[in-house]
Amino acid sequence: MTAARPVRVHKFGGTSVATADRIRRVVQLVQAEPETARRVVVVSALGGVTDQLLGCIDAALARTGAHRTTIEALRQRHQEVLEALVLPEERTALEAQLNAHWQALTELLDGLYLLRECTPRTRDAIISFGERLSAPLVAAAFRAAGSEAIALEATELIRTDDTFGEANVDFATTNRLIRERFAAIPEDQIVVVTGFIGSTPEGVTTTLGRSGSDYTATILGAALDAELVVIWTDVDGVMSADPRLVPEAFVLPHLSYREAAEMAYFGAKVLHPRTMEPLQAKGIPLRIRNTLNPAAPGTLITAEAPPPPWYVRAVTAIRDVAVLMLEGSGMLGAPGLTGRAFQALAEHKINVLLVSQASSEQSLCLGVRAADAETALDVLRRTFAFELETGRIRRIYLVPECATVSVVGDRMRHQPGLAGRMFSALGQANVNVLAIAQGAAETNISAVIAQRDAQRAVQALHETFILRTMRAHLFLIGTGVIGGTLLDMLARQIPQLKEEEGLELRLAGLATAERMLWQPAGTPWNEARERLRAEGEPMDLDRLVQLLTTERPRRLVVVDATASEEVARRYPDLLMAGVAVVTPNKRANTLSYEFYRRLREIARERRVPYRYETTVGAGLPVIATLQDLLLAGDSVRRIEGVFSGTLAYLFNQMAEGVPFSEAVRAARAAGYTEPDPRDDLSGEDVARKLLILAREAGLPVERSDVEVQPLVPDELREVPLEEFLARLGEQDAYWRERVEEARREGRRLHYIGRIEDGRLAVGVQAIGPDSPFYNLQGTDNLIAFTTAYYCRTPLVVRGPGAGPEVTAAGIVSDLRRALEQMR
Ligand SMILES: NC(=O)c1ccc[n+]([C@@H]2O[C@H](COP(=O)([O-])OP(=O)(O)OC[C@H]3O[C@@H](n4cnc5c(N)ncnc54)[C@H](O)[C@@H]3O)[C@@H](O)[C@H]2O)c1
Ligand SMILES: N[C@@H](CCO)C(=O)O
Repeated sequence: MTAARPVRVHKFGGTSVATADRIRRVVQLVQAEPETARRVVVVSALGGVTDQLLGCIDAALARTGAHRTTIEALRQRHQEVLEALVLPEERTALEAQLNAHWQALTELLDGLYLLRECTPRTRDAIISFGERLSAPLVAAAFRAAGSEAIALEATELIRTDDTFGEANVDFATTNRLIRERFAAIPEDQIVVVTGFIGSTPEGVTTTLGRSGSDYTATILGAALDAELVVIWTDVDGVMSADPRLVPEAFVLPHLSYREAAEMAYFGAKVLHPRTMEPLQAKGIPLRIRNTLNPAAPGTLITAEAPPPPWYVRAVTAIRDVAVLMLEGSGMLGAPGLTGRAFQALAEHKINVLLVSQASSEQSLCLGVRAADAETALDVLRRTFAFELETGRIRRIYLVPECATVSVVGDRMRHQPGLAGRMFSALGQANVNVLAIAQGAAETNISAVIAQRDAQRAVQALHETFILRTMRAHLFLIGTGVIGGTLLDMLARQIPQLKEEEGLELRLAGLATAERMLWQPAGTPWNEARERLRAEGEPMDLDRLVQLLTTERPRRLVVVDATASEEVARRYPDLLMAGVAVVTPNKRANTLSYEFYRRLREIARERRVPYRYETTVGAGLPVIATLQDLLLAGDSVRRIEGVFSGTLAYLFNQMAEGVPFSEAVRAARAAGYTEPDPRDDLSGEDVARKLLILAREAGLPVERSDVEVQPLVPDELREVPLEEFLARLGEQDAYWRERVEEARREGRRLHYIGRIEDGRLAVGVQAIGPDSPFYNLQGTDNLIAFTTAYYCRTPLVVRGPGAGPEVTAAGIVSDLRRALEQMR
């Protein structure tokens, strides 16, 4: 006795067998499969036929007479296919077989026409003809192409109950019938089986409901212990998300049965969850393949699938959902209430997609299809009329135009933090969540959101969980020395960030004091300034803040590279709207202490990044160092330092004999000074830095608490900038003398700030060689923290404290940290 051949079941849907050409293709595809396997082919009706048969039923009931015309058109279509495909010697017999079907069909429809009534049983009988007509044609096409093939009607194989329209399979009998029938057929014969249909023990035809032909294929596969069931379709496989919503979605090579079922439940039109059931017990694999691209491997579905890189396999969405809300304190501890709601909806054949109930039991939230929403509302209001009247249920209402989004994956089980990632990704995408549901199986988490947010939500989740990339947006205010350098630096880094770290940072626009450009979809980094000039509109800060806060793209960071108080005052609006702020601008943190406190509070409460490391020491980690000390439980005793790159440079240059006015001009040309260099020379810039550090260290101090010794006399500080610069030479002699005087005493001048015992002071000091500040060079800052832990030797941060590159680099570092927080 030879060993039984392994069985492969191939299922082709209506579009795959819509025309003679397509049927030929089906024949080729199956013939290309290994002949060592027994080949079973399940077919649907020719594309569109089932719907036309349903149309015939309606036409007959409405007595339009159109059913006859449609039947004739269908007959002709099948006849054309027959003539194109079938061997001449088989034609007469096959025509006779099909004619018997057409006659039976016409009689049934005429009967409806007369009776004006169609029972579910008659409906099943009528629509079963689609498959009963297609299978013999496909089998004949195989024979014409040289393969041995026969057609079988599944009515003799699949035994069901009499739930017409969606009959339940009696697997014990069905398996026996299939095995017996196939045992009588030579194994090298291709067997073409009608999909979708079965019959009751009395021999009455039934149908298996939606995706019934897929089900037929898996029922046959299981009964015959198949090695594989192939569902041929017109897509390359199951995708990681709906490609219409997510262009980056890709075909998933491997899924588990459970994942495929979850995806089907949650909106992906993959396979009906029921389809996998017959295969599961035996672990028979199922593969989805594309008839139009048979070389593609498709998607393999098995009991276990190799895990995805990061827990989640796919993201799905159901659109056109409505949410029914039942609210009221009387719902607490009323056990039957939820049951009654479901029962009432079920009686009206309303399917509940999602359920969520807070443990306070004060509200129940049910997701239903939008088409069912009004009926569902009416049903619930009638069901709970008494409770509504007595106030046990306060109100029942509808939230229309919703969608559900879900993440699906077997590996999601027992993974703490996944739900958190999901909701923070939605939050970052500015998507509000109306309701949440997660089954105890933990293989999917769903959220109900507004329909208009669906695409944004699915993209955000796909990006977070599947692509593991991150798209973020930057809006730059200020394109001067620092902003301009930052733009150039980022333009260079962007390709690498994307390639190596999966970070796609887009420039959503930029603004200066004169113009603004809002391009949330992204503007090219290296053309940004030109675009601003060419396409920008006049700067309007109110409008800009409005755009940034209400129309913000996902993960938006505003970099404020101005020195403007007006801009700084808008940070609360930005942070409140979830827009991160990264800034080298010292203004915000040096307005009133109350303002500073509020900014930090909003940032903390909203969990939105607010970063300003470059406001002290430019790119040096000064604020981070202080924050780390405090985090470690340290307490600050003294902070002392040279905090100005410009002034360090100035004194170093003067020590070399360069006149004061010339050194200031050189500092300005090198981009060390503030936009208004009077801020440096008045000591104001250092006073601000000291104020920021004092506040960071916990002191609720104001600007007026800082004692400041200016470098230029009051009368010079008051004059316009041009005049100020022109008259700087007037100070040269004074400073030459002071530098000389210090040198004679073996000392050097530096501008030093100090916080100690709650006192803040900045001013010029003559320091000796024993001071750590004595050897500072160029624009070097040196900040020494004397603390409880660092009391004998202070912790020192030293390095260039001003300049476009170091500052821009510090901003990039803050930006990256902010984006990390926004993942
Ligand atoms: N130069 C440094 O080494 C250094 C170091 C740390 C911090 N910073 C800070 O960087 C910031 C920028 O300095 P810069 O030298 O690049 O200044 P800049 O004068 O070269 O450029 C300022 C930019 O801000 C824009 N701007 C001004 N007011 C505005 C408003 N109200 N609305 C919109 N845009 C406005 C201007 O049009 C310009 O594009 C300052 O706050 C400065 O303190 C500079
Ligand atoms: N003007 C500032 C820039 C850095 O904040 C300085 O010279 O230190």
